[in-house]
Amino acid sequence: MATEEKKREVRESLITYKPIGIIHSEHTVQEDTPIQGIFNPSKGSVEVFEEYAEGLKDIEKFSHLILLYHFDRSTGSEIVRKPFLDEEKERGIFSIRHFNRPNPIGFSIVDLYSVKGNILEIGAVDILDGTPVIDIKPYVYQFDNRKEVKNGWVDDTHVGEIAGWNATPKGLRKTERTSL
Ligand SMILES: C[S@@+](CC[C@H](N)C(=O)[O-])C[C@H]1O[C@@H](n2cnc3c(N)ncnc32)[C@H](O)[C@@H]1O
Repeated sequence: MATEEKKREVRESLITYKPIGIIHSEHTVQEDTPIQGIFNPSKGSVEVFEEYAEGLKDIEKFSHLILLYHFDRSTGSEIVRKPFLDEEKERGIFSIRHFNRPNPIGFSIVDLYSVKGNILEIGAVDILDGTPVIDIKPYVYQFDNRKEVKNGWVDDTHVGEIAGWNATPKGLRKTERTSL
């Protein structure tokens, strides 16, 4: 068990990361960007900085990646707020995926189409152009897939019905594109 001293040390610490790459995407306006990549499939790429490119060895064999990135255009944080998909009730920030959070870390599972040198061509992008990438991990079915999932408040929304719609921070609208 961590001691009180260790707890204090952790609570007072500051953590700094250096981006390992940058996102290129068609999304330049925060409120027009899909709130999850699954809602309005769009393509983009990750440019991994040369000094980390060797770390991409063997990545081309994976179909999906987990991207961790910095919400660099987040504007402060609230500990309780209404999620985009349910305007009725406030939820704790750790029960929702809003970009304004205590540590503005984004997480997206994206499709991996190809690897050309230090460029990863990806799909299902809900990330703004120019976003700093903190880490890339392979999505592994054996590790990451769960059975009998409970989806909290999300199960009370129409999420299941709105694939083929574009859900953005502005609201929902039918998209012309239902696939890439
Ligand atoms: C609701 S978040 C969900 C992102 C991610 N899939 C997650 O679950 O953490 C998606 C929204 O984040 C916003 N966003 C994307 N990149 C951002 C960035 N670099 N800074 C601030 N907001 C960003 C866009 O408005 C997009 O609609």
